Order: sequence, then C-alpha cells, then structure tokens
Amino acid sequence: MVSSIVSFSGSTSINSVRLAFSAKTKVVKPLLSLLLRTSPIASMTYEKEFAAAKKAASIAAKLCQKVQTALLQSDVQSKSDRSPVTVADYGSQALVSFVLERELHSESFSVVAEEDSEDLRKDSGREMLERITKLVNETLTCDETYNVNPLSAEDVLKAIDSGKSEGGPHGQHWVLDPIDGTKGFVRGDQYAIALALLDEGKVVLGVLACPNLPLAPIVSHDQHSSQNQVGCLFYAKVGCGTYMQSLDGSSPTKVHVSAIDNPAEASFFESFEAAHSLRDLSGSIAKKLGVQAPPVRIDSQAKYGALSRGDGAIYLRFPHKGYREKIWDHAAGFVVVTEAGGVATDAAGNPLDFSKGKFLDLDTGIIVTNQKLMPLLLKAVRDSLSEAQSASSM
Ligand SMILES: Nc1ncnc2c1ncn2[C@@H]1O[C@H](COP(=O)(O)O)[C@@H](O)[C@H]1OP(=O)(O)O
Ligand SMILES: [Mg+2]
Ligand SMILES: [Mg+2]
Ligand SMILES: [Mg+2]
Repeated sequence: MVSSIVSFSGSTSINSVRLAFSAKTKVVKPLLSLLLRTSPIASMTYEKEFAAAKKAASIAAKLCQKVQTALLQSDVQSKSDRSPVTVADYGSQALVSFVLERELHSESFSVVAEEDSEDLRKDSGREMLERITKLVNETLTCDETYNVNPLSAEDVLKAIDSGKSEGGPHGQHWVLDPIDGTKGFVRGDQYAIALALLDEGKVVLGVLACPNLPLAPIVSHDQHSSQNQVGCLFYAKVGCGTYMQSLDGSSPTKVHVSAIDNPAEASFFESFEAAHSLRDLSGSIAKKLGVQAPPVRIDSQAKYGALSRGDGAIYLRFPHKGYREKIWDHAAGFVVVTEAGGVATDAAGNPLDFSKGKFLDLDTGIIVTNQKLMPLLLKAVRDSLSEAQSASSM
C-alpha cells in the first residue's frame, strides 16, 4: 500500500496526495499523516520535472547566447540601448514556460518568475513583443526538438505570464530567473538562467545554465580564460548530489564543494557589481578569517555553480540596506551548492527559507561555504557585523 502511494506520488505534489486520500476512511488517515510527517519529499523522484528543467534552461541559454553575441558585436551607440537584454529576459522566460508546459503536459502550473508581460501589452511594447516572438520562434526552430507551428505574440505573452505565481509554503512552484546577472550579460561577462522547483516550501531541484562560465575551474579573478571551453549546466536534485556538464551536452561530472578547512587557503566570491554588496563588510570578514587571496568577483548565480565545484570556498553577499532578496535569485543556486556538500544560510546562521512567497526573509545577508568552514565564517560574520554596528553608532 505504502509503496504504491510513494510511486504514485513521484510526479505529483503533496497536495495531490492529500486530495487523493481525503475521501478515504479513518483507518487511512493516520497512515497518511505518518507518511506526510516522515519526509514526504524524500519519497519523490521528480524525474520528469528534472529532465524538463534541464531542457528548458538549455534552450533558453541558446536564446540568451544569440542575443549576447549580437549585442557584443554591435556598435557603441547600440550598446547603450538596454532593449537587447530586455528582449532576452522576456524571451528566456517565455521559452522556459513553453518547454515546461510541453514536457510536463500541464495546462496550469505555477511559476514564480522575475518578469511579467505588463509593459509588453502596452502599445509602446508592441515592437519589442514582435522582436521577442521572432527570437523565440527562431530558437525553437534551430533547436529542432519541437515541431510546432510558430508561436503567436499572444502565445508568447501567455507563456511569460505563466510566471505570475506568488509561491508559498504549499504545493509545487517553479522558480525562475530568466537572466540572472543582467549587468554581467550586458558587459559580456557571467550570467545564468536559474530554474528551481519548490515543493511544500522546499527547493527540491535546481538547474543553473551558465553560458559564459569556463568548464575548467576559475582561478583568482580570471573569469574569462580564453583557452577554456565555456558553457556549463549545473543541476541538482534533493538527495542525489550535484552534476555539471557542458551546455553542449558532454557527459556529466559529479561535483563537490572545496574540502578546504584552513581559511587562509580559501578564496571567496562576491558580486562583480559594487552596488549589489557591501564590500567593506566582506573585506573585514575575509580579513578576520585570514583569507589571503583577493575576492573573485563574478556576476549572477554562476557564483553558486563555481562554488559547487570547488573553485572557491566562500560566497559572501551583503546587499545594501533596504534591498530585499528574491527567491529566484537564490533557489537554484542554493540546491546546486547544498547538494554538492555546501551550506548556505543567512548572516545569523538561519537556513534560507523559500516558503514565504517571492521574497527571502533574511537576517542581513547570505553566506555560503563548506561544512568545515561554516562555524568560523559565522563567527567572523558576527564579529564584523557588531564592529560595523558600533562604528555606525559612534
Ligand atoms: N541593488 C541590488 N542589490 C543586490 N542585488 C541586486 C540589486 N539589483 C539587482 N540585483 C539582483 O542581484 C543579482 C545579481 O547579483 P550579482 O551581484 O550576484 O550578480 C541579480 O539577480 C540582480 O537582478 P537581475 O536578475 O535583474 O540581474
Ligand atoms: Mg536575478
Ligand atoms: Mg533576472
Ligand atoms: Mg532584473
């Protein structure tokens, strides 16, 4: 009995399991509550969802690569035009939703995503919508996976708006950042397509497509290394570890975070953009830990990917006061790094909670490292924060 429940639940949500049982007798109810209490998520396989997520992120990455290549080849004047990145953001979101819907044969599924179609529905958005629709159709045609009639502008708007969900603690929700690190995208640097699945408030799988990340480890601040092949796909599912493969489809390698336990040998990642993180604070934490190497500054959740394969040992993220972190900026990276043996918490050491809707409620910032370094890191963070607080109150 129990095993048939478990296998049935493999591709469905806990809510569906609850529903399936709601009409059953009193004898079944205690069994159901026992089943739900004993780690329901552990019994899920999410195979279809995992395959769909990898496919969706890989196809969206093709669209983004195409736009970025054209952007970098364009003249100086058109480089100051923000519209290419906007086109790629919307196009990537539309493609991910389209692929998930096709692969999961689901008319209605919940996506919490960064973009929405409001501006595109205005008269002023018409030209951009045409560009996006063309780009989405070209990408689908080149990919040859789907033999479909070209999508209309209305289909594209509908696909973008699949991402209007608010998330929360119940049921399944996809979490999508169609281009994470737009500043890096525009500069020709790092960015990621980040897709994760929440089930009952927990991140159960995540995929990070990082089209510009070298397959070989990033050393120090060399995020380009021209000899290296670039384009990584990281993916992780709860209880199954983290894998990386080339976006071109090489065979996957299981990855692990760095095993370093001496902080003096560690290097740390932070945002490339100074406006995204308090560098003085990270500098003070690194100093307390005795970290010798300079920070490795790269954009986007590519930092989580790089950390998951041991390129560096610590990621520090302390946004400026008032900035609220969104779940799509961390959900995929979180599962990629934790399944690779890492730990990600807020600055007080609390686990990240993805069940509160589209924002992450945090104490101050996000810190990520391996299990051995975390206690030392937490102490350095605590000390640096209280020093910063007393300095500001003087
Ligand atoms: N003022 C800000 N502070 C921190 N993060 C920001 C800020 N503005 C945008 N972001 C988001 O932070 C992430 C980039 O972080 P990083 O600094 O690690 O590259 C992106 O998700 C970016 O959004 P977007 O997805 O629109 O690029
Ligand atoms: Mg983002
Ligand atoms: Mg984004
Ligand atoms: Mg944005």
